[in-house]
Amino acid sequence: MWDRLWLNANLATMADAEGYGLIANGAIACKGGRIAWIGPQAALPDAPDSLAFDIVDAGGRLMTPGLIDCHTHLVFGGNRAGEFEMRLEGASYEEIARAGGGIISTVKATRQADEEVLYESASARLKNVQAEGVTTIEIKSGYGLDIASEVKMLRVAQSLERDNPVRVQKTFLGAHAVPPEYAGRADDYLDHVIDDMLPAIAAMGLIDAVDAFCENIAFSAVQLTRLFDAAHALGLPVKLHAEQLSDCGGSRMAASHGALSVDHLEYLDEADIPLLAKHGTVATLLPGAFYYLKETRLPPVAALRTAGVPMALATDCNPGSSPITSPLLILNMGCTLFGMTPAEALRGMTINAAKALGRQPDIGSLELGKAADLAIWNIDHPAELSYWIGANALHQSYFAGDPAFAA
Ligand SMILES: O=C(O)CC[C@@H]1NC(=O)NC1=O
Ligand SMILES: [Fe+3]
Repeated sequence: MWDRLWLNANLATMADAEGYGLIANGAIACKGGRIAWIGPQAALPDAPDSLAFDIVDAGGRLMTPGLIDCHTHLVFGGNRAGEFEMRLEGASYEEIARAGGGIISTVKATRQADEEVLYESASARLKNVQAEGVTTIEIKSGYGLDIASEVKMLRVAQSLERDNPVRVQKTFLGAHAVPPEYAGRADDYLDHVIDDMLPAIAAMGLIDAVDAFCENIAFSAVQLTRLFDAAHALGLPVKLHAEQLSDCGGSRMAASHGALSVDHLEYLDEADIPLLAKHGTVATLLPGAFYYLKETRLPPVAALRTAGVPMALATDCNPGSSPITSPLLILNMGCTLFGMTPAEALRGMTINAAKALGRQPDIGSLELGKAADLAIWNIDHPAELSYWIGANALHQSYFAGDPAFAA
C-alpha cells in the first residue's frame, strides 16, 4: 500500500460535533489505506524525513474527507428532457407520472438498455461527481422493477466500484413505482417485491440497503411497513424517499423502523422531528429536486437544526427530478435555497452523509483509523466549497481503496 505523509495542510477534519474541525498547519499520514496520524504538524512524533512515507507538501491547501454523495439514481436508461419541456409548459410532476410518464418512462428505457450501455452512461456521470471530490457514492436501483432489470442495474453499480477509485453503496429501490404489468395492482406488486425480488437479489449480495418511494403516486406508509419488516428480517438497513410532494407519514414510519435516513422532506411535519432525533435517523435534503421541480415549500431546516437531527445533502442525480452531477452546486443550493450554513452543508456531504449510509465508523471525517479517502482543494477556506459555482476547485482526490494504492 502506498503510504503518504502530507505536510503544510489546512485540514477540515469534520470530526467535531459541529463546524469544520479545522487544524491549520496540519499534517496527515496515510498507511495501508487508513489514517495513521493527524494533527498539528508541530506535534509530529518524529522528524518527517525519518518517517517511511512518501512526503508531500500540501502547500497550505485545504484538505477534507472525500465527499460522499449519499443519494443518487446514477444508473438509468434514456433521459426525460421532453418532460422537462412539459413541466416548463405547466404540467406537474404528478400529472406526468399519472399519464404514464415519469419514472415509468425511464423504467421502459432502462429495461431495453443493455448492461454495457447503462454502464457507459453511468460511468460518465460518475466521472463528473468524482471530478468534484466524491470518493463514496450511493447508487439506487428502481428503474428495473423486475428481478432481471433490477439485478442489471445493481451489477452496473458493482462494476463501477470495481473499475473506479470510489466506494459504492448499492441500494435496492424496487418499491420506486408500480410497473406497467402491475398497473392498478400496487399490493400485488409489493408482494412480488417482498416475496421474490428482495430475497433473490439480497442472496446475490447486491443489496447494502433498502429504499422506497412513499408518496401518493407511489406507495403508502402502511404498504411500505411490510417491505421494511422484510428488509429487517434479512438484516438490511432501510431508508425512505419521504414527504417530497406531500405528508404521507413516511418519515414517522421510517424513523420508527430505525431508518438510516429519510430523504427530501419538503413536507415533513415538524411534529415528527423528535422521532427522527430519537432514532438517530438522518434528514437527507435534496435541493436539486426542490429546484428542478420548482417546489416552493422548504424542508424545516431550522427545526431539524434545533432538534439536533443530522442533515445530509446529496445530488439525487436522476433523469426526472434532479439531472444534476455537481455535488458542489448542491452544497451551494443547501446554503442559498435551504438556509444551511457552509459548515452544515459540508457536514452534509461528509460525516452526516456517512451516517445516512451507516458508514460513519469508516468514512466521513479525518480521524485516526478511518479510511484514507481525502479531497485536496485549490482553495483556502472550506466555506469556498459552497461559495463558488462552476469553479475548478478540486486539486486531487486520494482514495485509499484505489487499486493503484493497494498492496
Ligand atoms: O423522476 C424520477 O425518475 C425519479 C425521481 C426521484 N425518485 C423519487 O422517488 N423521487 C424523486 O425525486
Ligand atoms: Fe431520489
